[in-house]
Amino acid sequence: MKPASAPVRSHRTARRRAWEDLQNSCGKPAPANGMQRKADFAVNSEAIDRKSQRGDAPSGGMRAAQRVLQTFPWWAMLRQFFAQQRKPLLLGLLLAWCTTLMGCMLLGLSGWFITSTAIAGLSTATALMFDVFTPSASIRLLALGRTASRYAERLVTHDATLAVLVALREKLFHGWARPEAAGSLQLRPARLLFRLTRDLDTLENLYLRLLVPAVAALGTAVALAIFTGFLHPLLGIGSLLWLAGMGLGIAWWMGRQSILPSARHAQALERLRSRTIDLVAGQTDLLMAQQWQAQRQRVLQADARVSTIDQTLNRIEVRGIWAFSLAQSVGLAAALLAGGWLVQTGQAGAPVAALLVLLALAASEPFAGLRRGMLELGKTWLAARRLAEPLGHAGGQPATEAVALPPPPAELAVQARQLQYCYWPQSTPLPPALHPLNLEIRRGEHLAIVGPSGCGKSTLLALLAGELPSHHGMLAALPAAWLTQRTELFQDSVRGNLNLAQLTLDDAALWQALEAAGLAQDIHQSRDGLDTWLGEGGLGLSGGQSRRLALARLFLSPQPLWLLDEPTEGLDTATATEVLARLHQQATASGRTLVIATHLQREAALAQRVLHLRHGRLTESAARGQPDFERLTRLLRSG
Ligand SMILES: Nc1ncnc2c1ncn2[C@@H]1O[C@H](COP(=O)(O)OP(=O)(O)OP(=O)(O)O)[C@@H](O)[C@H]1O
Repeated sequence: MKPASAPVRSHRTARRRAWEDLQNSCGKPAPANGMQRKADFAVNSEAIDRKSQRGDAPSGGMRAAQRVLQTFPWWAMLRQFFAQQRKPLLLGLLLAWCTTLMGCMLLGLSGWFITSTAIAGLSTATALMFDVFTPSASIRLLALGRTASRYAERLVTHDATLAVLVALREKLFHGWARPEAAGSLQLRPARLLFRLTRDLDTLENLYLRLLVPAVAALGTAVALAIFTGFLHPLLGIGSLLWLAGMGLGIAWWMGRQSILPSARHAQALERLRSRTIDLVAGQTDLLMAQQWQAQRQRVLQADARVSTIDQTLNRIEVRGIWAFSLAQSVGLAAALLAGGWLVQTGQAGAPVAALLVLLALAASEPFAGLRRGMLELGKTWLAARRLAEPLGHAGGQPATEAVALPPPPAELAVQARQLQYCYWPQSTPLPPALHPLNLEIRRGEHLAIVGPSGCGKSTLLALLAGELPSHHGMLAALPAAWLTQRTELFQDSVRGNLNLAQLTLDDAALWQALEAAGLAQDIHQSRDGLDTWLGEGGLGLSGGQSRRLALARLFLSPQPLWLLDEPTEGLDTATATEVLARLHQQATASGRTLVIATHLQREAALAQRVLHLRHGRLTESAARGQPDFERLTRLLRSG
């Protein structure tokens, strides 16, 4: 026979498993393979060694604290909050406590006042003697004070929280602007957007919906306990235990019940959002592949999942409200009994008993403020966990500073020694995208890099541009402008897109660049000329026109090294020939160094030297005039 505790245990096991699944799926690195574990271990032990050399090796206590910080990421996030806005956040806590305390005092004093006046009115002598002015003035003062304090609290807490979120958003963005981070996030743009917006906004729960109500409620409970302690020590201890136990207990129960569904709700919402983005962005392809309905179904499924979790959370909320009302009624009944006992034993009068009852009612109310924070605990946990690490690593430095390459010797534009690059150095046994290579490019030289698709041409350009950090070997290069394979144009005017190269350019310079890129005529013919507005990704221009606009931007760039990745791909032969002639003329006239990655003969024809890559290795190099130059360029596509 199964033991009676089996269902409970299996329920707990299921909950623990679900929790572990969630932890694994929310951005925690996948379980490391042997190589990665070794690499991680090496990195960690190196860090610890460095620390111990400095005499600050983490103690057992510190390690335990680090473990706690990883399990409860909100501590790390709260540290970030207080590092940004310590004083306003502390002031906000104080004001929140003052507001709830004044609310309690207002209710308690009103109860005392009404009861006292009623009793004083029983005889003319007491009625005449009774001082109505002091308590009524105090009540008015408390009412005004509470309103002012509430107003100030809202102002201070929200202002400070928004300021923290702005600072964190900027910090996070700078962290992502690092070349590697940006590259890996490009793989999941929906996630990037979601984290920049929703995850960061969710962090406000930490302070506004958890810390502020908890501090205000606990502070008020302590104040009430001190006050009732003067009436009778047992009353003080009892009220503190009851309020803290009841208020925090119900909040803890709600948090425990809702943390999983709430975190899943955030994940389901993220899924719904990315599926909807796919549906909208890829509608043409989906329709052509007759997958529109299937994708629609996937969106509906994600939506249904969100609704189901919403219902679960609603149920938890209703149960929480019910438990809280019940506990409040029990507390009220206990306060009534305690008041009656105080009156009966002559330790207090009826007005004090009324004050006690109303104080008990008012003091339990602030704990209700924790309800929303607890319902969204999982969401907050998820956001804190996902953002704690990138925010911890983000140095807040502009990306450009991180990628600046050292300058090469005077006569060179590029100097590389044993330069090597691997996209996933730790995680997989993939061969490097570039094996160690030595390279020197003279200033003003025009160089073509050729080789089969996937041989590492773009990777080399990315390294020269400083877009990828060179982990191994030495690389020095002049500042570079890079025309990538994918034309990046922005939702802006033609002028705005060109000004990206240099802000101070006048219209004449812009037209000259457009002319050089073979686009001036098309822009002249459009209604708004340079002010013609482009949609996302240059919408409104053809593929070839977009490419030429990007080329015009490159022509305006003041950088001495121009890197071009298949610059005339997608252009018709006549336009491409014209554009290349202009490119050659511009680069020669201004003494620019050109590095062109290409599959096309017409592009390689500009070069004075050609480099051949194969499987990430530099296999051949030939200067114009040498037979190998002709042989290597003949291998390329002719049109
Ligand atoms: N972001 C990335 N993450 C992982 N691997 C990548 C990434 N980009 C490129 N690679 C890999 O690196 C190798 C070199 O790619 P690269 O884009 O440099 O080739 P390429 O010569 O420019 O190709 P093509 O001529 O088709 O543009 C390829 O094996 C490719 O799969």
